[in-house]
Amino acid sequence: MEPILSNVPGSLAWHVWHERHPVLFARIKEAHPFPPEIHTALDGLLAETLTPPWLDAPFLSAESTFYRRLLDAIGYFSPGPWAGFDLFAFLKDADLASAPLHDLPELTPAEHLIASLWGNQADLGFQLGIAVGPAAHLVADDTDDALSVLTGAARVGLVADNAGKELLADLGLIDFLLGPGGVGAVTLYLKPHPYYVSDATTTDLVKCLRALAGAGGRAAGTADRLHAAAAAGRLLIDTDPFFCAPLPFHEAPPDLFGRADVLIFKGDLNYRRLVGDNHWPTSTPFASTLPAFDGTAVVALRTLKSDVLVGVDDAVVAALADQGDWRTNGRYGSVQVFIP
Ligand SMILES: O=P(O)(O)OC[C@@]1(O)O[C@H](CO)[C@@H](O)[C@@H]1O
Repeated sequence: MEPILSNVPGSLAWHVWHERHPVLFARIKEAHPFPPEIHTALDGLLAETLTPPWLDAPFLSAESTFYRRLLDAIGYFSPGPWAGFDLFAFLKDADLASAPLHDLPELTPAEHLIASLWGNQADLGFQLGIAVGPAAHLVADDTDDALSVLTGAARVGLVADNAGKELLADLGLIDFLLGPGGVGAVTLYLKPHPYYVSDATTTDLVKCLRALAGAGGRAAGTADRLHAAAAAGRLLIDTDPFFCAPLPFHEAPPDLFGRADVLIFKGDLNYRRLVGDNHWPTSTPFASTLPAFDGTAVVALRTLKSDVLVGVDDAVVAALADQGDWRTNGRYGSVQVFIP
């Protein structure tokens, strides 16, 4: 199957390099007191990525490599004042600060799942280029299967996406899963370093837990239970370098996910890595695109923000034909499940 490249003017991938990244660079430069060398390195990286080797490469690997090079440009991995500095923290922190955590309503299991899905609209890289509209509907809805496979599992893994509001909703889902009669343990897979603007790191997790605790009420209860679950070895955190690798999950090390019964993949990039960032016909069965996870069930929760899409009925696609950019505008979502 042909991979998605970035060399087609008008495509989402083309838009990311030519329109989203210049806005991102301007905001990063404006937000930090960088020395001239870092400004020069950033300008050089932006110019370089608008040339053919980058645009002709598969979008998935090129974009992931770009985020690594962005960290290199500020000296993230070298000794110095910017070593280990999260250049996206100012955006992630503002998103977290705007989360409405007071008087949280009690959610049903299905509402926890759907909140985690639509939390994925809170992707700050995406919002740099396009206004996010109201959630409209799901193009594939395996919610019932997702709940039944999740509530019957002993060990669940959640491959997180964005920090802030999305991670807060994910923590609500994890708190529900670990609740009375629920799963034995959940592993939360986070990024080992800043990535794709708003992807969640361990620092972002701690910030979310502090925000929940500080909000009191139901939010603080969630924070308390998750702290207790971590202390009891029932909430585990993993930041394997593979989560920032420019590769699909088909090329993951065999032991990446340990012995999970169910893996939840959050968001658009994880979906691209899960099914392969290819020009799939939309009717391609979801199960046929997945890596072999050796008996593990898969739940993919995603808002549609890039071209790749599988497992959707032709009638659904036909009904959306007059919606223009429905596959990339973030207003549509999917819950897709594979049960081995
Ligand atoms: O994984 P997420 O946060 O849901 O989305 C990441 C994203 O904004 O970045 C890529 C383009 O830059 C696309 O995969 C998608 O639109």
